[in-house]
Amino acid sequence: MSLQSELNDPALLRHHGFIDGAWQDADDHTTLAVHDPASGALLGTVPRMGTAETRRAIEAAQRAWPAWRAKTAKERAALMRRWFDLMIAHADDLARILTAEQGKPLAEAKGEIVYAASFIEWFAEEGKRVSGDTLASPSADKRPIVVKEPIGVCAAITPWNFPAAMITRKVGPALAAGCPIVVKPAEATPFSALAMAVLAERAGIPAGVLSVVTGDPQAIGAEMTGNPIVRKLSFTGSTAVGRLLMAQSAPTVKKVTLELGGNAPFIVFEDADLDAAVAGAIASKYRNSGQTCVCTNRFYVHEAVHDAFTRKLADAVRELKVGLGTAPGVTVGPLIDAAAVSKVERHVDDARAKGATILVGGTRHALGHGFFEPTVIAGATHDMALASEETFGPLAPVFRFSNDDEVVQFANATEFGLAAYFYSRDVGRIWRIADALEYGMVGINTGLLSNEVAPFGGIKQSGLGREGSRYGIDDYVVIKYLCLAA
Ligand SMILES: NC(=O)C1=CN([C@@H]2O[C@H](COP(=O)(O)OP(=O)(O)OC[C@H]3O[C@@H](n4cnc5c(N)ncnc54)[C@H](OP(=O)(O)O)[C@@H]3O)[C@@H](O)[C@H]2O)C=CC1
Ligand SMILES: O=C(O)CCCC(=O)O
Repeated sequence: MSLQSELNDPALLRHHGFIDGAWQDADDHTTLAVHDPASGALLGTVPRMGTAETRRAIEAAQRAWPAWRAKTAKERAALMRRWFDLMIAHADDLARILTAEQGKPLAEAKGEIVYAASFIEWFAEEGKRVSGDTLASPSADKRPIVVKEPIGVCAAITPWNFPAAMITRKVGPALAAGCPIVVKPAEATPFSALAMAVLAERAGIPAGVLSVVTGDPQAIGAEMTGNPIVRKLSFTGSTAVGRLLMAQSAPTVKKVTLELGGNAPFIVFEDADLDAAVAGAIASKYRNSGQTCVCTNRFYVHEAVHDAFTRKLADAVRELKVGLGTAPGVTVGPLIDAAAVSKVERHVDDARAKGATILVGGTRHALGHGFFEPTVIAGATHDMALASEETFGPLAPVFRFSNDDEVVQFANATEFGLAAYFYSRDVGRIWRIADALEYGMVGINTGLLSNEVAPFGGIKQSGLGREGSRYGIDDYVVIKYLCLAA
């Protein structure tokens, strides 16, 4: 059965890019194939667009900008609210498309659609609260006034691990602030982006305000970063590509928001509620088969509870059900592609060769293709590749520690600084450790910290800026100072 025939609204599955309110092919009519990561089956194609199409989308955004910024925040919010309502009304179809191209279990995909829609709703409201200031004047004859204005045409480059939410977390604040935006989705997962664009069009978002350009990452990225019309670039993805885009944005001095890689530690202190810590560990590590930049990469467990925690974690991991995202009860789907599977395998092999013990999993799953067994290994050490590289897969390495100072040092010994987690019931320790961890986000007695009201983002080489929350709109406005003389 084709994906289209499974949808209540087959028109949501589009095979064209969306530029200036029109569904378009690539100029040279070339296409990119999109595959189901669970089976490798061809799902369909999208246009392989490049420089010229991206430039047209940017120029359309520039034309659309004056009318879009001239609307009141309330008028923009009404259109965005309609878009949000349509996303919720079509959540089942959007989730089905997402699972087909990304692999995550259907329930998790539906969760992502609701999460994605929440950014549209949240920022529609938040746009109404972008306010300036009147400052106290140092002289009697002048009134200093601060106004906030939309930054202008924005561009977004997004990853395959959250094909819906990483788009709305950027598009939501842009539209709310009064900025048009051009989006390049990951080539593995363009259909979710295009389906959301269908709904944005139906909601009445004007032509040019939101365009989706699919295709060649280098060409599209070069145009988005090089074109002086674009005033802001927002990127989620690997640190290597983030660095490159930041450098490419330098000649035109664009504002950049970067959500990059992580290497999240998850610390279990000796006073932790171990069952709660195991539940948090499962949520944090195996969500999206471990393919989330805030997924735990390293477990540090105090020696007094190490054996008990590790046993409970291994037992819980044995209960996970691996399979097709569409199969009932499945909790762990496939990884995105063969390279992702090879990376997990390399980390496991390297750890085994350096003395780690495989407690559960450790091999490719019998289902083949993108599937890897959820894995727990004990005896992890800092010379293993998994200690410094983001595995981005279902591998939980457990390290042992003996005191607070030591574990903070281990946790912070990385160039990344996105998310960290710890479990403790001691209030004094909670404050001390929360202060000491060099991370942008810290989950305390929880393994899940993302939602639309939270400022999502990292420090160090995990990125710049914050997305979501009331702070998330700041990157899409500029401050103008007016000096009014009497
Ligand atoms: N922070 C996060 O959420 C994510 C982190 N990662 C990390 O990165 C690793 C590699 O994943 P990968 O998908 O390769 O991540 P990338 O950083 O390569 O991909 C993210 C986005 O950037 C695009 N892109 C890639 N190269 C360029 C370029 N030169 N110019 C402009 N855009 C570009 C991709 O396009 P296209 O898909 O078309 O290649 C995609 O849209 C993962 O294993 C993980 O460790 C990955 C994804 C998300
Ligand atoms: O950057 C990512 O990996 C996606 C973030 C997922 C989340 O919002 O929790």
